[in-house]
Amino acid sequence: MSATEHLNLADVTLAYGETEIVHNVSLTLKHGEIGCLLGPSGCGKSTLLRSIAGFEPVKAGEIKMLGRCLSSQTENVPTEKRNIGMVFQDIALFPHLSIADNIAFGIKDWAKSEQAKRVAELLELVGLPGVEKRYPHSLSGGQQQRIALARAIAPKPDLLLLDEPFSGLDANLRETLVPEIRDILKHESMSAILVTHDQMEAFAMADKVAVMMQGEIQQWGSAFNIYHEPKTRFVADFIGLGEFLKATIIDEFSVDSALGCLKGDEPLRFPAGTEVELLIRPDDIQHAEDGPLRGTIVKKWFRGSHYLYHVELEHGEVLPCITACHHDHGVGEMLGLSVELDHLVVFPLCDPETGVCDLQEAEVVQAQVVNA
Ligand SMILES: Nc1ncnc2c1ncn2[C@@H]1O[C@H](COP(=O)(O)OP(=O)(O)OP(=O)(O)O)[C@@H](O)[C@H]1O
Repeated sequence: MSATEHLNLADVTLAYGETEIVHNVSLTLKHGEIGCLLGPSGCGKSTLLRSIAGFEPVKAGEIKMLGRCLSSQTENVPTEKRNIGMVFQDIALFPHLSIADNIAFGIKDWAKSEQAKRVAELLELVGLPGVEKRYPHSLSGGQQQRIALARAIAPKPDLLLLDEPFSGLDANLRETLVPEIRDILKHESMSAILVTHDQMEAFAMADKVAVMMQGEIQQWGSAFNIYHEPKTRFVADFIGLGEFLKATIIDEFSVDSALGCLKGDEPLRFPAGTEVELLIRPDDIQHAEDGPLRGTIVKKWFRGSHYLYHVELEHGEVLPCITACHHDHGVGEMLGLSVELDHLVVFPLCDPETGVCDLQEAEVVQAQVVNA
């Protein structure tokens, strides 16, 4: 175990009966890091989380925390002996207990004075000082979720597992609560794993994100890496608001597309002439009146601080483009565009008949625009 390695999953395979749900998943979380399992419904996120909690035995592989084996084919440490805290979507505070008693539930064996001190400290931390004597029903949903968090971290567990803890809350509340919860966990140096299908939540909360599909981790990396350097087409498609633009490899460094010639500073491994798809993120295309490209707005979405436009170029290619919200243009208007691409992300073309892509075939290099 390396000095900073906290949680380690090695080739974990999980099954319900004969049906394998999670296949050969490996990941490592460092101490104090927040990881996130992100993926579409049914991809196995909760099953994987439940196995870390000790509710599901592993079919193969190993789960280790702080160097100790928690699960393997021959070992299954019971949940209550794992020193893991949990917060679920269903807040499930004890309605008949005061807030103080709820928070102190897992530390009843502490001295009374220590319990009271920890409860007060946590209430301060979650921004609800002084509510010790109140009951759960007198708090809002967001406040209750903060108390559920305080209850889970009161005993200072080695790991906190959060299964869709924000999904029952409205969007505005989520937006403010998620970074607050991250700050609280960081303050406590708490290692944690969050399950969510909401990428904005994952980005706001996690140091590392695992993008899962059909029981496999497609990519485990920082939000930045996953967004800008997706390793598979699924990740590129699932994350962000990307569009795929048809392109042709010119030589080992260059790709030609409706944006012109884009040159990377690392060699591409496709031969010249290969038809590929180039990933374009909305932030890669900027509105610039006298920019080198022009296109017609075909769709537009108001996103509060900005507009997202879909702009159609002369030959029908559609590009996403984000502008500040004072640049309010109508559908049908022409927009000048410039290309601000940092990363050249190229995929082999999907099979036009089956639509199937080779998921492992992404080619990601740092790009430099030389002609657009
Ligand atoms: N107890 C169970 N017995 C049999 N199959 C199950 C059981 N629990 C879950 N599954 C199946 O395992 C697969 C993965 O489920 P899981 O809940 O882990 O997915 P998820 O990614 O967390 O989905 P969601 O985001 O919808 O909660 C699904 O096909 C589900 O139907």
